[in-house]
Amino acid sequence: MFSAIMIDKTDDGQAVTLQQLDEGSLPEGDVTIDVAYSTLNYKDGLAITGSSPVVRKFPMVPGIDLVGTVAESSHADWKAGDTVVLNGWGVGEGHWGGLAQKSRLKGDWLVPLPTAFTPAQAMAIGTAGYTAALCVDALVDWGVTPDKGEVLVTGATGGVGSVAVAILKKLGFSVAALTGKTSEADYLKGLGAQTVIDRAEMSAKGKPLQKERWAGVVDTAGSFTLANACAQTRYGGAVAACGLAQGMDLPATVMPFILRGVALLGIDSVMAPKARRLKAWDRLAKDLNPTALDAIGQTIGLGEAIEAAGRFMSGEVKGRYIVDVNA
Ligand SMILES: CCC(=O)SCCNC(=O)CCNC(=O)[C@H](O)C(C)(C)COP(=O)(O)OP(=O)(O)OC[C@H]1O[C@@H](n2cnc3c(N)ncnc32)[C@H](O)[C@@H]1OP(=O)(O)O
Ligand SMILES: NC(=O)c1ccc[n+]([C@@H]2O[C@H](COP(=O)([O-])OP(=O)(O)OC[C@H]3O[C@@H](n4cnc5c(N)ncnc54)[C@H](O)[C@@H]3O)[C@@H](O)[C@H]2O)c1
Repeated sequence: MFSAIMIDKTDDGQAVTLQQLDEGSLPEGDVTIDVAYSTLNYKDGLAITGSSPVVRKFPMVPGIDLVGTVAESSHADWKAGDTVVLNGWGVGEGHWGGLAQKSRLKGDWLVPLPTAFTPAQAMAIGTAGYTAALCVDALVDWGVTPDKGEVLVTGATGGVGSVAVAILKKLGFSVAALTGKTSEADYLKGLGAQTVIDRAEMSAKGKPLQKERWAGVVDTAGSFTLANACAQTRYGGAVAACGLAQGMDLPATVMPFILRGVALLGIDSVMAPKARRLKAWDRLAKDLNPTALDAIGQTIGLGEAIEAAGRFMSGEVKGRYIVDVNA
């Protein structure tokens, strides 16, 4: 038997409980994993609270990330004892996820734990941090360099935002952090932000083109914040859009794209091919100081994860939750 969080469909929505499950109930897969840690991401908040149709099949064990030890494998790349990391691939949405002591899934979805990180640190990073690395990769590949000007990170105290600030600082960028929690200015400056900006400055409808400010942007908010970020991006700059914390709408005009050659770079972590994942994890190993993770991550037990997931929906989360599934 093992413990797992389970989302069941009910007549009036869904019920989320901590349950004891039999190993025989695990889904199909060629690798069985003893999970050590999982995490909570905004998406797990959506799934566990039922705020958005993230879960595509019931009953569902949520959790889009996990790290653990291979218990059994018939996959050529993995053997018992390997330490592996899983991010995305629809796990926690259509296939049972990481908020459990056991998991069975496809070996093709796994990457090795980078030697730079402990299992807990890998989950302090999680999908949020790996997505931050994908965003930075996209900006760098577009040609955004520190000499071209400041880079803006929106939703900066969140999981994606915190890791993006830390990586960009390490790469030599001057980072502006947009946040609704200006009381967390010291946290953001500790991670490497040069300037802290109140979210209110960018959260309402703005003009189609605004004063050029940013060489690049990592946006986790969507909606008006993303529209304003595009309108403030400098000639030839780029905006990596990965989130919808403000909203999934995009109330923008084409002006930044056709008059300033601004690029809107879409970032998806879930189905990203393996080569891009490995590159992002390499960047994290090289360009994210593991001590930054001490400031970013806090550990909770599996039983605490259900309540903590609700905090994402009110925007009150700072940094990352690491879930110790055996605590
Ligand atoms: C870590 C990544 C993140 O944090 S991403 C942020 C969290 N994700 C979300 O909030 C998305 C939740 N989903 C939704 O709100 C809805 O499914 C949206 C996308 C608005 C579409 O709704 P609706 O118009 O009712 O149609 P539908 O659900 O039947 O889907 C239409 C087609 O789109 C597809 N789709 C759905 N969800 C996903 C997904 N997550 N990834 C990729 N594709 C998706 C559906 O399969 C469907 O396509 P098809 O008809 O099956 O070919
Ligand atoms: N595209 C992908 O593959 C991918 C991967 C990871 C996360 N995401 C998305 O990125 C976003 C951030 O994820 P996270 O795990 O860091 O979540 P998080 O909750 O840790 O961070 C979200 C941040 O946005 C802030 N915020 C809330 N409401 C806002 C508003 N109205 N305007 C501006 N900021 C607001 C919050 O205060 C918080 O700092 C989410 O929308 C998530 O779905 C997408």
